[in-house]
Amino acid sequence: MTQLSWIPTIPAVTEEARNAALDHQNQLTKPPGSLGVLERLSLQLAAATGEAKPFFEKKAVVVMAADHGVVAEGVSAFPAEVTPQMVLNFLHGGAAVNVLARAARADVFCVDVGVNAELTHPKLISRKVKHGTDNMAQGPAMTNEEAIAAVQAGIDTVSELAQQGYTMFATGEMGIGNTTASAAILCAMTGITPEAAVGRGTGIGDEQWKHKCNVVRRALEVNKPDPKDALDVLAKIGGLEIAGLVGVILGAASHGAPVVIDGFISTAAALLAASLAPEVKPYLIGSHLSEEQGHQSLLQQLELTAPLHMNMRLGEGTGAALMFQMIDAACLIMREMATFAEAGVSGKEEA
Ligand SMILES: Cc1cc2ncn([C@H]3O[C@H](COP(=O)(O)O)[C@@H](O)[C@H]3O)c2cc1C
Ligand SMILES: O=C(O)c1cccnc1
Repeated sequence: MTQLSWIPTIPAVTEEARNAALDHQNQLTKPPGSLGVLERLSLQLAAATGEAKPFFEKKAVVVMAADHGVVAEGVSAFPAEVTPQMVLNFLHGGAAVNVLARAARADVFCVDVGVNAELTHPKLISRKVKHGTDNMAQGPAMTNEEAIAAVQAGIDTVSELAQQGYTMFATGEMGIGNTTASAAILCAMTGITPEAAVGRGTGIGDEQWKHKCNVVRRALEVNKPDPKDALDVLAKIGGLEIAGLVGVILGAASHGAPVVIDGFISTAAALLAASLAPEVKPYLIGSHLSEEQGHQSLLQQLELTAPLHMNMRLGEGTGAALMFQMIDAACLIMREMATFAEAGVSGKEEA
């Protein structure tokens, strides 16, 4: 397949840096492999950055916000007004993701890529493509051009942040109705049933869950998205913030920056990004396993592991922000731990 012109070029990761990191890791005062996920992370971060012992001083959680026409079908436990209300909460620093980002010494940036309200705030990044998607249960959520414009909003946001010195990114989102769109993407890309893909989102009961499954089924029947064409899937049954996240992921990888993937919605975006540009895969870092049904299937599809099992199901980038602390830990181990030679500790006996 020829590279589509709106998809940025993504550099290959460097095996030399991974090998240098492994050499150093093998000299540290611990049995090989004993730091588990932290060791695996260090090697991945070295390969992505080209540095054996990177450290990420400036980390950004990019929260993409947009509304969903499919909310008219009654698929969420909360009303659509919550989307703009939560955007203001992010900008004032009061949402869960703001707190968890502060704990990780990271900054939160909120992008309006399609909120169905007029929002102005000095800290808001306004890149609105349209006032929410159309109802995917009746027709396409958006046109290919709108989807590409929303992807571009994500790419441009990350480029600006990279210019400001950010070298590590996390995906976050806000959009009432977006677990419905994400479940539809999972069904379209893998062929699993709505009953296996649809979760409880903001906390719907059994009857509303059955209805949500039927809405996803209808969206798939009406739109017939082509699983071999991720842009077709994104435009017909996706969301503007999901498209924005596809852009964040492509943009981060194009700058050689690792990107930490949050929960169900973010992983749906990652699946589409990896389908559009498989070269992004080595830059993706899984974070937590969401309670949302379907998240495990998405992770499996991407061969991503989610080390944090926190029973969370919020989105916003909360799981990814927590993962930043594990990444800092992995980096500091490589920089600060003594080697066997430095500490005068005997190495492993030869067999
Ligand atoms: C107050 C509040 C804060 C949130 N922060 C993230 N979400 C999460 O819930 C929404 C998806 O669930 P559904 O598909 O059921 O609407 C998304 O906005 C997601 O980020 C929130 C939801 C609410 C109500
Ligand atoms: O895993 C997520 O991202 C998620 C789950 C439920 C509701 N909102 C987000």
